[in-house]
Amino acid sequence: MMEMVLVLVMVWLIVFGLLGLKWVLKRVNVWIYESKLGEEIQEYLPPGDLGWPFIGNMWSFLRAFKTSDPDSFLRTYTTRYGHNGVYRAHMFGNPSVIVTTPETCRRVLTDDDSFQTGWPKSTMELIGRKSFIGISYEEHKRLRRLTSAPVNGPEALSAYIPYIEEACTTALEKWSKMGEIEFLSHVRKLTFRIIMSIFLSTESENVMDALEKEYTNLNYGVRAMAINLPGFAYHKALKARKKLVAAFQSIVTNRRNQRKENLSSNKEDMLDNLIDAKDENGRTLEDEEIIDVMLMYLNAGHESSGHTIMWATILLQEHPEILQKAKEEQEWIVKKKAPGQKGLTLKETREMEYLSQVIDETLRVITFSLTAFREAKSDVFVNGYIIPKGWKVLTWFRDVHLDPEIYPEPKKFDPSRWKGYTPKAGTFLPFGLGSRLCPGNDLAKLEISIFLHHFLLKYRLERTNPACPVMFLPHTRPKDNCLARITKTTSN
Ligand code: HEM
Repeated sequence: MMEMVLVLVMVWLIVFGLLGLKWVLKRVNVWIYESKLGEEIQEYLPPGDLGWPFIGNMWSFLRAFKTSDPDSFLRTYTTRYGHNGVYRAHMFGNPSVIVTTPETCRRVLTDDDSFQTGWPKSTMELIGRKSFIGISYEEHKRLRRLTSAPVNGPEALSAYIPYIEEACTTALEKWSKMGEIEFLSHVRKLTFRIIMSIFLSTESENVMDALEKEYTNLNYGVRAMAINLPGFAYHKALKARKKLVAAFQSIVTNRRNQRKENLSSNKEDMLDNLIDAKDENGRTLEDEEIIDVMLMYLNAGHESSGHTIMWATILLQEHPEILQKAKEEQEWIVKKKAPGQKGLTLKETREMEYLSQVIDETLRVITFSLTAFREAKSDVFVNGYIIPKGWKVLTWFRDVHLDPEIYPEPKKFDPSRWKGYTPKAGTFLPFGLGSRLCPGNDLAKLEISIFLHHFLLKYRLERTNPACPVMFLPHTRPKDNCLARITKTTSN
């Protein structure tokens, strides 16, 4: 009897102890981050909680994004707190507010007086302190001005078309002879080749393959927990950054030497632009600055377009009637070419109305950039709640794009929803908004259009595992990287 009582007491103590421990642990982040805010601010904090010490809410985020239902992460907030569109959480090592509606995302992305860029420190270590995500407002404005037109201006885009076409047709032809391939890995190499040519006029196969591999490792670390220990993705990513920096340093040093000896080619690329850039006081950029800007551009400029090309191809192939309509449009583009005209023109790519709807729908359904990061510069009221100074803000694009109120049957791939439809402000954000709107958006659409033009005219995709599960981190992709064969539909 006595023993029974003792066991019961022990069990009771253990249960009580565990509950007490949970109660204490759940309050650690509250004590650290919320108690110092003052009562008035605390009263207006958005609903939510700051999770566990150190990991915050990352465990729920990673768990949800490792299932087939990543949206279950935010659903727990909407179920518990309603559709306020503003929730507090502890994400990527910081007290944060997640905003999920067109209005709140738009407000955060366009209000530069109240918000600045706010990528987690771990991301900054990987992408670079001197890249766009680490520099001052003024410096960012200057470097954007300097780099935007040579990437995205109509003149530049027209000049890139022959190279992009050549790269796409050569790649498709080569893949069609290779049997089964990892389609995503090959498309990434293709988009990397294109961005390398724009930035560095380089085409060395070996250099490109080696750099692209390091970028893959870098990106796995960007959305992972920042644990710098062997075996963890972040540790591997830091090592990849070191290798990339060393490779770019030798490229910059070589170019400077070639320029000194007048040995560089006549063709100006982005590296020349960056070396030549001077501010109003005549200050030029140091190697470290050039390297971080290039490292960022080359990363942003190939991962996203590579994934989008893959998804657009998969989605077209999965919807024969949409594929047929897109193909007919491309045949029409070819048919109306002037005699003797070989390549595509910028005007023709802008006449691909249906293809543009296919691409927009792909960007919406897949939402390559799940979220952007900002930081509140002061205590800011959004939707009736306060975002405290210094807290991060995550604009959750995925939720906006999959909102059934905005896009009925949101998971359905339906390019025709874009016919004659102009999205309301903040409802379509694949490229972000405001002063940090993607500076490569037109280039990306151009690359994707040119690839699909040639794909639709001559090829088809046969996936090895069409029902392969999808992974959502670091970016949405089939687990097998889209194992497939590219085959010809015509013999010419
Ligand atoms: C489908 C393709 C692409 C998608 C979905 C995409 C998406 C985005 C998004 C959402 C942002 C905004 C991030 C923020 O607000 O913090 C962004 C920024 C950026 N993108 Fe893209 N992008 C694509 C292609 C490209 C290409 C081709 C380039 C390079 C030529 C590029 C270069 C950049 C750069 C440098 C930034 C940082 C801008 C800044 O901070 O001012 N992107 N991109």
